[in-house]
Amino acid sequence: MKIAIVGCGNMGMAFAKSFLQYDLVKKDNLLLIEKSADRSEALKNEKAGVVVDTIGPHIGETDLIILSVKPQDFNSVHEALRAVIQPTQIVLSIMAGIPIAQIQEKLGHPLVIRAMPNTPAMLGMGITGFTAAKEVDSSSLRRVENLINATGRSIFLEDESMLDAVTALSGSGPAYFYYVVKAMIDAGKQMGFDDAVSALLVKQTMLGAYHLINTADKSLDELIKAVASKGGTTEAALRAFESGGLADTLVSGIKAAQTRSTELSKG
Ligand SMILES: NC(=O)C1=CN([C@@H]2O[C@H](COP(=O)(O)OP(=O)(O)OC[C@H]3O[C@@H](n4cnc5c(N)ncnc54)[C@H](O)[C@@H]3O)[C@@H](O)[C@H]2O)C=CC1
Ligand SMILES: O=C(O)[C@@H]1CCC=N1
Repeated sequence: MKIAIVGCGNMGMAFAKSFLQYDLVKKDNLLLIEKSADRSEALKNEKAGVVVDTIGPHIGETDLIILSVKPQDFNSVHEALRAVIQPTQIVLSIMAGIPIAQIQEKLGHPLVIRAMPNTPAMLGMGITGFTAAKEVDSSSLRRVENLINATGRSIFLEDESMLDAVTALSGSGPAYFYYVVKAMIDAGKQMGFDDAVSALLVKQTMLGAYHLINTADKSLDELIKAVASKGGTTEAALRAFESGGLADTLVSGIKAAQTRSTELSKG
């Protein structure tokens, strides 16, 4: 299989490296199109694939074109791509917010799959929601699904509009987690720990608690109850969270991300 990646930043290279790791593509068959001179130079030094700075006819020789530029930069690539794209090529977009119909229209090309991964894809621990235009046949879809699964797990969604919710929940989700971890580490520092000790206490707590979610035969409410003794410390914290509306704030933040994802589709 020959693959082109347009926009080789965090996510483009997370995909590229996962494919290489599982030998799903050879470096000679991996075309990396990257506009930034610094980034291109770094990719050339890493010898991650064949690095070029602009879209040209060579892209037409690939089976799959992955669009991993920022949504705002799609405007700067679609014309060049439209001029060279071949009828049998599959396009996989991971750009937030841009609907399949818009990509099809700008490229004049029906075979579009749209996916929303997240940054743990860099470790092969991502989760990707994806959907496809009806014109994409099932064998092409399965081949792309196998590639996506090299970056972690995936879930196929019939309803494209749910990709905005995937973006808000798991696409942006790692940042919410880091935000909570950071606030907890700050609390530790305010109580007198230095950075390293506070970070160790918090990170190991998050790791252990995450594994309990997956292994303990308990609901999240039961897990909370197992920590929160009657009249104890956890209850005091949870009461303060409730009165500050923390859960509601998280829910409304996630819905704001969903709204922003739908706005991005309007350019
Ligand atoms: N960062 C994240 O957590 C996630 C990002 N996404 C989506 O992935 C896409 C990429 O995001 P990141 O990798 O974080 O951004 P990034 O900024 O790290 O990478 C984008 C790359 O595209 C390059 N680029 C821009 N215009 C170009 C052009 N005309 N030709 C070739 N290269 C060009 C930039 O130089 C940059 O290296 C975005 O559309 C975003 O919505 C999806 C899921 C998660
Ligand atoms: O913040 C963003 O727009 C992208 C999409 C999901 C994660 N990062």
